[in-house]
Amino acid sequence: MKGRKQFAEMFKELLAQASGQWPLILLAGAAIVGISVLEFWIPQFTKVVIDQLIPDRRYDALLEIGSCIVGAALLLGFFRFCSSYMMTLVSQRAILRLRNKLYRHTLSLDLKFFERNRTGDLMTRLTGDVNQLQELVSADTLSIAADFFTFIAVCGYLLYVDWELALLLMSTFPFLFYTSRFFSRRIKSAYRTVRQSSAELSNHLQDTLSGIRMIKSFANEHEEAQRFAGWSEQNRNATVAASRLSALFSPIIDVLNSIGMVFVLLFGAWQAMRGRLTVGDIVAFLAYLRLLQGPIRSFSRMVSRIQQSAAAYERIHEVLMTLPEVRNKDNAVALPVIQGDIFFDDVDFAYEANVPVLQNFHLRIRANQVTALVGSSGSGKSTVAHLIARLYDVQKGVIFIDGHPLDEVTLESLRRQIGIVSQDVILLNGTIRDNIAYGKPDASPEEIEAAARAANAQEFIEAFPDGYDTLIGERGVKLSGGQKQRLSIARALLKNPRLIILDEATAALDTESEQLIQKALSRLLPGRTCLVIAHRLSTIQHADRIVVLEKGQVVETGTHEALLRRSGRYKTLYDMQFPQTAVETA
Ligand SMILES: Nc1ncnc2c1ncn2[C@@H]1O[C@H](COP(=O)(O)OP(=O)(O)OP(=O)(O)O)[C@@H](O)[C@H]1O
Repeated sequence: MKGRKQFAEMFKELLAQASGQWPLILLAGAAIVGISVLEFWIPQFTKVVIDQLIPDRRYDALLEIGSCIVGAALLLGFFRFCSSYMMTLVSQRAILRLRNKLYRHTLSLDLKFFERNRTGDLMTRLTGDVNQLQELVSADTLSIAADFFTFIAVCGYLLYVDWELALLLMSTFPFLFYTSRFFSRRIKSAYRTVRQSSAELSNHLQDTLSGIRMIKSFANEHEEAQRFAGWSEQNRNATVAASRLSALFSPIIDVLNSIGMVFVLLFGAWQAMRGRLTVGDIVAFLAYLRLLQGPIRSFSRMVSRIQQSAAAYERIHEVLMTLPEVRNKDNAVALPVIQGDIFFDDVDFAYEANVPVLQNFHLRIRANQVTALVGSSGSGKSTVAHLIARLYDVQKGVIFIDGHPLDEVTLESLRRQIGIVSQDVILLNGTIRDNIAYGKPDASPEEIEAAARAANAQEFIEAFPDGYDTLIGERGVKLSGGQKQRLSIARALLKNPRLIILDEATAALDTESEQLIQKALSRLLPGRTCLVIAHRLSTIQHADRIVVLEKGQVVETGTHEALLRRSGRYKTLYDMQFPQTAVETA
């Protein structure tokens, strides 16, 4: 996105977010017009005092004109308050909408997007970058329009009073214009660097705070603190560089304004000496000059603000313009309640171009059966699970579920019928109850407790003083691995999905926990279609069908006994895990 188009996009987005608030914007606009009119008239009072009241010794009118000036100042204050307060209301609402839209859009993006972008960076886009735009929807912005009119009116008035002096004054304007342009380009690129380095800082914070256990176990606090200091310093340098440019901008504008002032004083004095201007005219001219400086100053402030916002908007726009590759087709239909018959028909899939994971892949998973996927690490087992939940789309071939091509049904209706229990249990901050009910927020307390009981989690939950209302910290840090696993089974039980995918669900547990979980699973699986991804072959011996994968290909299928008899890849894997049995059978 470049130059003007980018600004146009940014204002279009802000206008869209501010729509529906026109009454407030118009009221704020009216207050700003009031401010301009008053600002234009106040110097006239000074002129009247100097040129008329003083020479005519009009003592009687002094109080009157004094009251007028005080009244005008009060009104000015009132208008300023109204415009700024109303525009704060407008900007807060617009920003709230924009942030919600960005968040909703971010959540709708597919996993590939989250793999490409770092969490800290996305967080900065949702917080800092959106806040930056807030400054643009402000009374200052609205007053730019009013300032423009003040500017034109004052210029017209000055030309009318003394066109020579006015032209002399205006000769400084082209310098102002080009100086602004020169700075605006550099300021924008400087602020882009600031926003990027802020994002790097949050990336580092996000990575290290969420990985604090690992850092402590390696005693790497010092190294991390140093890395953080490095990023902080980069951020400081970028901010200082950007602020230096912004700070330089205003004084340069001031110098140009002072040159204008000198023109007025010297040329005005000369004109007054020749009797062409009154002293009142010169004083009014100087006051108007200050009034012209107001718009020019706010214009220069605005230039830097627009540039900062444009840099922030560029980052927001990038996310908003990203479309999820995995999304509902226009004619997608809701998947009816499934049995869970899945068929991979000649599927090719790769996460990265030219690194195929599955090629010409065929696999049938029968409804109401337990199918186990085994194979060495990296053979594509989890990938098969990801593709069934349509977390990624295949590049070739079709995956059918009960005869429906996956990409022709809506994602929501598909995923609602799938329950995934994996080794890496993610629990959200909140109570145990909230976490169990995550897939069914309207579940009754009885349903939640029944699910916990079936998942063998009842006992440890009730041992906590707050029971189901116990708060679990970020990612459930207060729970053991086995407890988290049982909560995730309770969560899956409550969701009551037709298809269950167990991805290495018990791999990291000790024997006792594993037994508790196996019991919980034995309650979860019957009557459903189940895909078990397992490293430990002991857990899948009773599966109805075992599928052995190697390098993205199905190399064997059958029951445990049939596969052992065949003495193929499964037998090799089995013998590696149970060498004792291998010796006995030899
Ligand atoms: N998100 C990803 N982006 C890029 N490549 C990936 C991604 N996830 C997996 N892969 C690659 O795809 C291949 C298959 O991975 P997959 O996770 O399906 O294997 P797996 O059989 O489940 O392995 P494991 O038993 O170790 O979990 C691997 O080579 C892996 O490096």
